[in-house]
Amino acid sequence: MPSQDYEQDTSTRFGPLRIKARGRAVMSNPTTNRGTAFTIEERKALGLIGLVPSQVTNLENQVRRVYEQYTRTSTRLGKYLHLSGVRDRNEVLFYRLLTSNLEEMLPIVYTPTIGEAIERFSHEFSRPRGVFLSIDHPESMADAFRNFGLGPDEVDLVVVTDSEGILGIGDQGIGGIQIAVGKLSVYTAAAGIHPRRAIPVVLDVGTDNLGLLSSEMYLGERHARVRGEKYDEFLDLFVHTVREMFPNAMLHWEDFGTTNAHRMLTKYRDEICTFNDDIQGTAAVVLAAILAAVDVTGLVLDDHKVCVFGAGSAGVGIANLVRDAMLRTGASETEEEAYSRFYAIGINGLYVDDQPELLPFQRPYARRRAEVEHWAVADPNHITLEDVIRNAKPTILIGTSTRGGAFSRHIVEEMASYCARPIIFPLSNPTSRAEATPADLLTWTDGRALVATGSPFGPVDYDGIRYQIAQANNALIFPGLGLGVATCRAERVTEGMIAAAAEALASMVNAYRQGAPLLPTMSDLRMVSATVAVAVAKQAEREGLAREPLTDPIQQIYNRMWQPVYPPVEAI
Ligand SMILES: NC(=O)c1ccc[n+]([C@@H]2O[C@H](COP(=O)([O-])OP(=O)(O)OC[C@H]3O[C@@H](n4cnc5c(N)ncnc54)[C@H](O)[C@@H]3O)[C@@H](O)[C@H]2O)c1
Ligand SMILES: O=C(O)C[C@H](O)C(=O)O
Ligand SMILES: [Mg+2]
Repeated sequence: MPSQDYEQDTSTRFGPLRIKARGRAVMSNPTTNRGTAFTIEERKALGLIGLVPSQVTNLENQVRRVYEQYTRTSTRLGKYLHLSGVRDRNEVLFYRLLTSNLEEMLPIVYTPTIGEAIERFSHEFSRPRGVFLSIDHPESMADAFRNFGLGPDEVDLVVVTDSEGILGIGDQGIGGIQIAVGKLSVYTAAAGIHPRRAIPVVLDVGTDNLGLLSSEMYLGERHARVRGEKYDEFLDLFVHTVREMFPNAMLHWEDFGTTNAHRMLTKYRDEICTFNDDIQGTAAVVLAAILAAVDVTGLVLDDHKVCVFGAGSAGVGIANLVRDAMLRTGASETEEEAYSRFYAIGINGLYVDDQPELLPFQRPYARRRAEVEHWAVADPNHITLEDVIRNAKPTILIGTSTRGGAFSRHIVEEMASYCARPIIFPLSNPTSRAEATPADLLTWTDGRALVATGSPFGPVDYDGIRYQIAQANNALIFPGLGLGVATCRAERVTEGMIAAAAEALASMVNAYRQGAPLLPTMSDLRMVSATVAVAVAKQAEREGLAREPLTDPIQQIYNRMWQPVYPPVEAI
């Protein structure tokens, strides 16, 4: 983090690091520290002689050493803590290790291990990272950001959560800071967003998690979650403080609860440059996977009916983007026709228009009671997923319900009985929440299911074919989106930009071969993110929202991507 120890212009990729500190202070700051990789000249200039072992190494050698330590750590949480330790010591080394082993380490610094790190936050706490804002002290908000130390032109991104809907594990109180930290690791590793041009934030509005409230270790405010007017005022103060203090930053919302996620996005999307990852990022990645799968089915989007099981923030976000695609491609002529292709299910069953509990953003997906009256169901007041499958025969089944194992053998076999290539995406995270495993889905459908998941799953061997499982995680979208927005300094994030991101991702897929994944793999994340970034920036410019002209988009995007290498050092 910024300090009195050094100066660096972070707006260019390899700006020299001008170090003011001397001696041990150099090594206790993860930005200035490079351990044994300091050359003899640098050691002399920075007062490090005698403070490091004699051998001068280099970044590759350091990566080998920390990788060896990493592989010796046996638990996933242990690996997470090991990597956090590396990050706290040496920023470049951490990102070099991560980018060189992205596919292997993403499941550690991000989904699914991040879920464990969040749950264990108050127990494993060591060095805090990010900004903690308490609803009990709104007067301290601007101070908190000032203490973080970045100036108005030095921030591209603010990632914020209020922790109410962390992955599929619900209210995690103050521990939610780790999802913001995790998303930022992915922004940097995948899209080269400068690690010091982003701020992770948790809004500590209390928690309804009684386990946390009754734990003596818990580090957040000890009261129930604040809601209503006071919550809205706090959020308003937050949005306006960010806008004033960091006018160029994109505000990324993560893992808010269902009642607030869509509401906040609707409230602020036309006012500031903002994006909700669970709603829009997820929708873009899932649309890309659906388009790839639809191609494989040999049908057109028009021929499909979609069942969204768990139609909350992510589920309705996906439905909205697929609905728009249906309208754009002419699959549906009217909005009403497009809506009629969806069956949305929540905790109380299929959405029907006489259910008072539906939120405004869910209501357009409610079926008319008259329409489902003749269905054969056990309880008309709770029409289950099984009822929907049997009566409506959807061909695409999306799971964003947080309910692990909900796609049972019976349900999947029923779907496979009327549909040659059922498209089934169990998207809930972390792994334990996935609605089904790919191995089960492929076995139950005799290899016919077209599958994508939210958490990473290894390949499945079935009947002599190896099936690569696409990870339909918003990580394929948000880093590129953020990079595109930062490069052209977009004023807003529009639906057009989200659709452009989805199309760019879809264009990178060829899923015709049996067993091929429906999306690019995470090992291609840097290339994917750069491609998404170019598409997003071009779309922003097309919509007149780019404040920075795009003269040479590919070069501009590439120039912007920070690389984990030691920058030239000057002792000042
Ligand atoms: N793959 C991805 O990139 C991605 C992105 C966002 C969210 N997700 C996952 O999707 C899940 C939901 O996230 P969200 O942000 O939309 O949460 P949310 O709370 O807004 O939505 C969950 C919805 O599921 C419904 N639900 C809960 N239990 C159910 C049950 N037993 N039967 C039917 N419906 C049920 C709820 O009523 C709610 O509408 C989480 O597990 C999250 O990890 C995945
Ligand atoms: O964080 C993820 O892995 C994806 C998504 O944002 C989620 O909430 O599950
Ligand atoms: Mg999320």
